[in-house]
Amino acid sequence: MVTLSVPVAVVMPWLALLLISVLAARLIHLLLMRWNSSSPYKVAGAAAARLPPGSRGFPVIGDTLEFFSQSPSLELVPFFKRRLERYGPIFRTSLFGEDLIVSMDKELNNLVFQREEKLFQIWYPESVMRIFGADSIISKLGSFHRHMRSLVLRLFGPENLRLVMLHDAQRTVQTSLLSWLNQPSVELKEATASMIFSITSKRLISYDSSNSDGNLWKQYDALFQGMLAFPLYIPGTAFYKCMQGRKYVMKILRKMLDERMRAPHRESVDFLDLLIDDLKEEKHLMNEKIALDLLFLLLFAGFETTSSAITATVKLLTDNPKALQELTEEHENIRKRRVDPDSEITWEEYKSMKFTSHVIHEALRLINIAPIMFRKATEDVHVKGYIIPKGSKIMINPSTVHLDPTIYQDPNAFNPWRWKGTAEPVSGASKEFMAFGGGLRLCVGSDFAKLQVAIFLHCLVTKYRWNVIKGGTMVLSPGLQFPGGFHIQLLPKA
Ligand code: HEM
Repeated sequence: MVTLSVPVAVVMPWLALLLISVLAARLIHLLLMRWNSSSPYKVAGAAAARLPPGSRGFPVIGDTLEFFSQSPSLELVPFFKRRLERYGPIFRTSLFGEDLIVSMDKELNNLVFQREEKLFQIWYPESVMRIFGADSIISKLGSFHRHMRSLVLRLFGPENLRLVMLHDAQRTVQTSLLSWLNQPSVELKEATASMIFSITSKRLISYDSSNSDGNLWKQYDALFQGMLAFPLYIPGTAFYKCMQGRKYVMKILRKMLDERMRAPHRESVDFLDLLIDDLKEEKHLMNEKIALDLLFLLLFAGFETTSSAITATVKLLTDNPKALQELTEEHENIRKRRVDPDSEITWEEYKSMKFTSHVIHEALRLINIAPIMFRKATEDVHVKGYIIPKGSKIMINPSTVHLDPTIYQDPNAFNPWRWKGTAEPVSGASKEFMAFGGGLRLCVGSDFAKLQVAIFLHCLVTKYRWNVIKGGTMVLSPGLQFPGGFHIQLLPKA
C-alpha cells in the first residue's frame, strides 16, 4: 500500500497562512460592521431610527468606487439605481471621505433650494473648495453672495446678452465653424470647448485665444477629473494634476490683475475692469482673492458645461433625424423672413426659437451635466418621515427626477416634443427640472449657456451638414462623458 504522506514542514506554513487569512477576514468583517453601525449623526434613540436608511460602505473610501461606476448609456448610474431600489430616494452613504445624506427626491431637492440660507446652506467637499478656491462665490452667503451674483449678471444677464453676447457668440461660432470646414475630422467636444472659452474669456478678461498661446482653456481640462477625487496632493493623482492647472491659471489671472491695478486710468471694457471698480469701492467686501476666485470659476463653469451641452445636443440630433429636420425648418424659416438671409440673428429671432428651446431642455434633461450638488443642514429637518440632523451634509441628485418614468414618459428617449405646450421652466428651474439647480444659487450663466447652444445650432443647421467619423458614445459616470470623443466632418450645405 502506498501512503501519501506530506511532510509537516510543507503543511504548516499553509495552515498558518489559512489561519491568518481567516482571522484577517473576520477582523475586516468586524471592522466593517462597526464602521457601518457607527453613526456620524448626533441623534439617539427613536430619532436615530428615523435617519434615512443606508450604509457607510468601506472605511475611508466608503462607497466612492461604486459611485464612479458608469452607466452603459445615459441611464441612471448604477450607484443611484441600486440605492433607489433598495432604500428609496433618500438614503445615507459615505463618499470622498464624507458622510452624506443623498436626496434623489423632487420634494426634498426643492425644499433644499427653496429654504437655502434658512434650513440649508451651501457646502462643497474639500477637493471642490480647494480647486475653486476658499473665496469662491460658492463659499459666500447672504448679501455679499447676492452682490457677487449681481456683478456676474451685468455680464451674463438678459440685458448684456441682448446687447453684446448675442453678437459676440455669433461671430465666434461662425469663425469656428468655418475653420472646421477643411478638416477631415473635428472632435466636437474639444473644438466647442475652445470656441466657448473664446466667447467667455474675451468678455471676462479680454483674452484673445488667437494672439495668446491659446491654451489657457486646456489647463482646465484636468479640473473635471480632479473635482471629485480624494484631495491627495501627491504627484500623479488626479487631484494633484488639477491643482497644477489651477496654479497655472491663477498665476496668469494674478498677473493680469496686478498690471491693471498698476495702470493709471483705464476705461472699463471687460469683467475684470468691473471687478477692479468694485475692489475700489470701500463699502463692498470685495478683495483681490475673491475677485480672482470668481474669475477662475466663471472661466471654468462657462466652457466645460456648455461645450458638453452642444456636443451632446448635436449627437442626439444626429440620432434623431425627425427632430433635426424640425429644428432645421425652424431656422430656415427665420432666414426666409429676413431681408438679408445672412444677417445676424436678432434678439426677437432668438426668442422665437421655440423648438430649439425644446431641444435644449430635452438634451439638458437627459445628459445631466451637473448630476450632484451639495448643501449642509443648518437645523434638524423633518421630511418624509425622516430626520436630517443639523450639520448633515447633503448631496442632491436631480438626474433621478429627470429620468423618472412617472414624470417623463419613456424617460430615456430623446423627445423634444414632450416640452410642447408645457410650461418650460421659465425661471430656469422647477421641481421636475433642475439642470441649472434652483433657488438662490440657480446657475447664473443659464441664459448665457442656452443662448450659445441656440446660436451654435442656428449657424450649424443653416450653413452646414456633417458626417460622423467616429465616437459619439455618451455615458454618465455620474457626470457626462464622451469616452471616444465625437468626431465629425463638417461639410457645406448643398
Ligand atoms: C449647460 C450649461 C450649465 C449647466 C448645466 C450649469 C449648471 C449649474 C448648476 C446646477 C449650478 C448650481 C450649483 C449649486 O446649486 O450648488 C450652477 C451654478 C453656477 N453656474 Fe452654471 N451651469 C452651466 C453654465 C454656466 C455658465 C455658462 C456660467 C457662466 C459663465 C455658469 C456659472 C455658474 C456660477 C457662477 C454658479 C454659482 C452660482 C451661485 O453660487 O450663486 N454656469 N450651474
